Amino acid sequence: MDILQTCELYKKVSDKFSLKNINLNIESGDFLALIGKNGAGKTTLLRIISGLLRYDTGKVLIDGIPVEKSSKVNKLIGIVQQSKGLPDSLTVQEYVRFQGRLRNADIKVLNGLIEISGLTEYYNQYLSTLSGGNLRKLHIMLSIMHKPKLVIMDEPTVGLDPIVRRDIWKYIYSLKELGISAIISTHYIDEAEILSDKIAIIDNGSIVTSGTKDEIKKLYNEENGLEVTLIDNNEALSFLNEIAKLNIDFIKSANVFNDKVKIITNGYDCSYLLLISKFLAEGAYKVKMIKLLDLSIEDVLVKIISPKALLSDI
Ligand SMILES: Nc1ncnc2c1ncn2[C@@H]1O[C@H](COP(=O)(O)OP(=O)(O)OP(=O)(O)O)[C@@H](O)[C@H]1O
Repeated sequence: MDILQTCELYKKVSDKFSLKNINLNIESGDFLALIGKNGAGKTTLLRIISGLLRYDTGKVLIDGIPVEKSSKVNKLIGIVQQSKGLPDSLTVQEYVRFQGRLRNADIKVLNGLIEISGLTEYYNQYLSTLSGGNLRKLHIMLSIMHKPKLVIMDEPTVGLDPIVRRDIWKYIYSLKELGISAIISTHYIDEAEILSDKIAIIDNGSIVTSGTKDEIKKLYNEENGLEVTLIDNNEALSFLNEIAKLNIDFIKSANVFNDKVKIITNGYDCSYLLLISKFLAEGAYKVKMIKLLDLSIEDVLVKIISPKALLSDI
């Protein structure tokens, strides 16, 4: 069963920007990361899924229920708010209890959630004294007090240092054990790769591609192969000449640039790496590095955002 489904969703935001034909789904228990450049439409889409913004046409279903049915849907979703407008004069404990009462949360559940979040030691501290990372944790915790099935997070770690980001990732990932699904927008590709089961790339209001990391990489990876870096540029050239002579059937092409020999293969198989390594060893080549030519999700994102757009951003 999908916890989220959007079908042929359209939303005109301004004369210049619309969300167009958004078809997304999240299977129950999965995390989906939404990535795309500034202004691609991530926040607009998340606001629609949260029921905070109306759409023009299409469908948005949360656990099979149209998002407009707010009394039902509000119980199913948790929205991670940004840390604005907190009552500084309350302690974490006072605020959590107050929010808990508003949301009818069981006190035992609350205490359990506080423990998971790692905020126990700050329980008696004033909100004004919490660090950015702990405030983020507090907001995530508040979003799951009513035991939602889907949590919606817009850039949950923006502006945090790398150590704190990792700590928040651990916390977000632990929500999976509670059976919670999530949609997370982020500019950090590492965050998307680490946290999510699937990734959707949005560009100019449309979902350009979605799937698991491997599915996306496969779609956009036009070049399989290996890159061999040799210590000596001359050796790189002679290595290139030698492998050309061998006429190996899996090698589509090979070229040299300074100390690097790039070998493009027909698909990829581990045996290719073994064979090339053996050949390098037999020829006593001095190898600095052998690298598989593998696209990263960041490479895919850059490919999708047209080179024109990149140039105009500079
Ligand atoms: N209220 C509004 N009125 C007019 N245009 C808007 C409004 N809200 C958003 N937009 C425009 O819609 C487009 C998408 O904005 P959105 O905030 O959804 O993008 P985003 O992917 O979340 O960007 P970022 O990564 O910078 O947060 C942008 O061009 C933005 O300027």
